[in-house]
Formats: sequence, structure tokens, C-alpha cells
Amino acid sequence: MNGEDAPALLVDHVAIGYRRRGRFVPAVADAAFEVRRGEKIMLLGPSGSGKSTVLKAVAGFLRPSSGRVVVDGRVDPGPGPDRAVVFQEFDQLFPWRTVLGNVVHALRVTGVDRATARRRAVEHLRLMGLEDMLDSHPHQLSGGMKQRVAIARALAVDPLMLLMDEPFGALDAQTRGRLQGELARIVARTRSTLLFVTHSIDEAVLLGDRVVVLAGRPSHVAEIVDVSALDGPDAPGFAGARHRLRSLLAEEGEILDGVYE
Ligand SMILES: Nc1ncnc2c1ncn2[C@@H]1O[C@H](COP(=O)(O)OP(=O)(O)OP(=O)(O)O)[C@@H](O)[C@H]1O
Repeated sequence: MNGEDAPALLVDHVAIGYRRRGRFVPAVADAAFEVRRGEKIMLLGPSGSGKSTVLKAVAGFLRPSSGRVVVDGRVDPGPGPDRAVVFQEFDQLFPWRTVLGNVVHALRVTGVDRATARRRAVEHLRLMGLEDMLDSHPHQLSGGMKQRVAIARALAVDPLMLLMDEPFGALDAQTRGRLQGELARIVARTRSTLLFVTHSIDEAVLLGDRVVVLAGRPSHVAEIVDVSALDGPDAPGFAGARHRLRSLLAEEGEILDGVYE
């Protein structure tokens, strides 16, 4: 496969572990899936099933102990601006830079000239509803606003792929719902390719085209559920997909009360 036909990402039977007190402890035994350009893939699984570990391998922060991560045809590439990462934590921004400065900086380090960087930064901050906050510093923002800036910064560099690790996990339910809706709208408009880690079945169904369910310890892919036709809770098939994902997590003993839904 070449060019546009090649998947943006191939996770090719990847195993990954950590060294703990001198011992190698496997975390992921076999992760296998691909992400096509423009596709939104959700990684769902119980706590400790290796969702973040897989995302970090895709970001190039961890190397698989076996298998391959192939990004746009490149095998096991290190970290790069082609994969923009947004984490759950609110401290991803440079505290000494303004909102605008944070986004401009991300563009400048990829070699974009100052005027273009400023124009693109303003455009993406506006897209995230932050046009009135350009000169604010991160400490002046709410958690939801900080996550908006982090998302604007990630989108502004126009990455091959957006990697998100529970970006809304630390927000209150109302803010989370609002940001999920905004992200769904924006990634549909920008046709972004998305790999998104979540605990939440509803988030997975709302934002995803396909949901990769991780199970076991060390984990493997239990099932890949196609949710691309389900635009919202009223779509036919929504309840069925939700039920299927619930039962996959329940098989894993995930305490559903502990999962935000
Ligand atoms: N830096 C690390 N050193 C050692 N073990 C780690 C490290 N990071 C993760 N692990 C272990 O790897 C396994 C998978 O962790 P990971 O964070 O990828 O799971 P997760 O599905 O993202 O969990 P959660 O939903 O709770 O964030 C866990 O057993 C965890 O304890």
C-alpha cells in the first residue's frame, strides 16, 4: 500500500512491558489494529489494560518489545510533530506563555514563520471559542479552558494524527459533555485522524468510528466495534453498541459505577 491508501497508523501485534524492580513486567501482550486517514479510533478498556501504554508507543515515547508501530509507513518512529498529544492533566501548557504564545510556540518549533504562526494560532483558538483569552496566562484559566488551549495547539500544527489520553477525564460532567460535543464537531470539520483513550462507553460511541476494546493482563484486543453509523443516542444501533461495549467491560470485571458514562 502506498500514499493515501496506506493507513495513517498500523499497530502490528505490539507487546510492551515495563521494568519494575529489575524485572520485566508485560503490560500489553498483543495490540493489533489500524487507523485509516480521517478515522476516529477509540481505545476503551478497564483501568490498567494498557490504553495509555499503547498510546505512548504510538507517540514514540515507548518502544514495543515485539511487533511494530508503523506511522505513515515509518516503523517505530520516535516522537514527532506529526503526532500531537493531548493528556488529561491541566499542566500541559507553558505557564509563562500566554494562551496565544503557547500555540504560536508550537507552530514556530515546527518551522512556521512568525506571521503565519500567529494567524493559524488565532484561527484555531477562535475555533475553540477562546478568542477573548488570547492574552491570558494558563493560571487564569479554568481546567476546561486549559484543555481547549491544548486541543487548539494540537490541531494548529495540522498533525497526521491527534493522540488524546482521556483529555476530558479530569473535568466535571457538564464541561466534559460540552467539550466532547465541540471536539466531535471540530474533528469532523477538519477531518482529523484521531486515536483517543477513554474509560467511558458513551464517549467512545459519541466520538469514535471504531472502538478497540482492550482486555486482560497483559492485555490483547478483545474486539473492535464499529460505531461509525451512530451519530447520537437516537441513532438505531446506539443502544446495541453501548450494550455490547458494556458487556465486554463487565466481562473484564470493570466496576461500571467507577466508569464515567
Ligand atoms: N511507568 C510505568 N512503570 C511501570 N509500570 C507501568 C508504568 N506505566 C504503566 N504501568 C503498568 O502498565 C499497566 C498498564 O497501564 P496503563 O496506564 O497503560 O493502563 P490504562 O488502561 O491506561 O489505565 P488507566 O485507565 O487506569 O489510565 C498497568 O499495570 C500499570 O501499572
